[in-house]
Amino acid sequence: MQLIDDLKDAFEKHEENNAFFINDTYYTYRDLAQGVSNIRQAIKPLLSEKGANIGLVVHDNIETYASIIALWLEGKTYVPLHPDFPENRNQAIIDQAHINAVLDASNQNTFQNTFTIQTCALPTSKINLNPSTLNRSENAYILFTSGTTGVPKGVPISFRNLSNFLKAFNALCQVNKKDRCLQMFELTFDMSVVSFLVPLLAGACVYTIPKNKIKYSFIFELMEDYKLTIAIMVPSIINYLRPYFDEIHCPDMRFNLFAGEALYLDVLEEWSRCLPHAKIVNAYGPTETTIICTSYDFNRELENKTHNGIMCIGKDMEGTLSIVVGEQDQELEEGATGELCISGKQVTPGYWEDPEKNKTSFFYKDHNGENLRFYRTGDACFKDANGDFMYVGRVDFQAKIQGFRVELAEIEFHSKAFLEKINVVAIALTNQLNNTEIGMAIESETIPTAALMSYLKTKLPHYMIPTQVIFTKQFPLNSNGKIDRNTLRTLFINN
Ligand SMILES: Nc1ncnc2c1ncn2[C@@H]1O[C@H](COP(=O)(O)OP(=O)(O)OP(=O)(O)O)[C@@H](O)[C@H]1O
Repeated sequence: MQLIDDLKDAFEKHEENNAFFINDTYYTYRDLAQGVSNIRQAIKPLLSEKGANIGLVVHDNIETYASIIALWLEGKTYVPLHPDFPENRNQAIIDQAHINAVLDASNQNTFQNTFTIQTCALPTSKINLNPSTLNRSENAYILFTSGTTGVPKGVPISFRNLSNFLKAFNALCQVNKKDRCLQMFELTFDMSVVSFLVPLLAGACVYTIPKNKIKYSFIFELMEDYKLTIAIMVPSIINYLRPYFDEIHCPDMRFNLFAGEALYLDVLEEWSRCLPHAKIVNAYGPTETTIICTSYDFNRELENKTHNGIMCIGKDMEGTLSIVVGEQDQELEEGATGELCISGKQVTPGYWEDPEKNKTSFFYKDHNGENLRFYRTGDACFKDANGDFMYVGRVDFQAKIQGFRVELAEIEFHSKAFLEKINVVAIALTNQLNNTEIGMAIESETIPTAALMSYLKTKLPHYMIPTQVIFTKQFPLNSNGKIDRNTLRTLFINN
């Protein structure tokens, strides 16, 4: 398996280099390889006949990363479980994925059938990075996601998907052994995979954010103090860093990629001054298409493409083909908004044991003489004359109000223009009469609401004017670091 061979090569070639900086400690590639071997030795007898999917309780320690690689070498699929997730959620994942072995690199023993790995330093085994050849699973990982829709579903990503992603990513940025790379994501979120795997394949060093330090200012301290060169982020983070923009200066940063949610050009322009030498990329992709599959380069000199202030998501990466479809999955003309559907080598083999969902989420369609399998993203997009995709919003965020189709992003766009640096989120609410109305959450203690509404009335039709407003000092974020719209919605209901 190419990916495993490449990892093995990197470990051997860069054994003296630092692989990780975790909780103020550096670990070399040799330390990591030793840890991987020890964990393999410990789990090998326990894993036989335990099935392909192994639960992994994710912690911020070297043992957890070593466990991922040990599982891959043993031909297993890791399924991340989060120690802070509610017990019944983890249990539901264990049941759904038929997990009968859980690896926990800590002293906790939370789940049945948990193998506790205390440390990867003991006992010391001979370093062995040769993959076992028996019963290899097709899948590298299965992520159970529930971000915006709230319904957990298992997304298996195969080694083939991952290898194709890595190839495509290489065209955006070639990481090398001198790079120092930020890894700020929970291992339950697929952005973590690109953040640790790409550096490890290149012999670079991965800097993780200790969980108790998820103060946003710590990220830039890490960037500055350790002169990080590569950072992969979700856009919400720069909103949090905004108060510090004047203090942040990271001339060593050479590549900064955003993905996971809409990126607003105005904030990005300000942020870009903190990283004067970095290539900045806005990438897009659902978990189902392996992390990211389209990308757009931010241009410091020329005008950047936006729609309602949201950065363009650009063109397909290598191996991906995306189309915009309307009714009956007809491909739409340039400029027409419809649902973005994606085919190619990065598309998941299908949801884990969910034939019903697979039937609705994937379809076959002829395209230029080829019968291709497409994934329905649920994202409303259009393609411009230049072949770039523009992100409009979630299909399910397109509210129907008094029969009119309303784009919530448009309300947010005009509100942000009026409020300048204050963040807002528009939400479609169902009132007691079962009618839809617009709620607006504002990330501030207070603002002149009447003036905002008067301004919006000059920009938007009457049915798009918010009828409920709430203020919150800081928007809640989900465990992936994205704005948690579901929690914001409950604030309206409880208001
Ligand atoms: N660059 C981007 N611009 C705008 N939106 C983006 C961008 N990148 C990702 N997204 C949004 O994030 C979604 C993918 O996120 P992810 O796969 O983590 O799932 P989710 O929608 O947050 O949660 P879930 O599918 O579990 O409900 C995309 O479908 C899109 O809506």
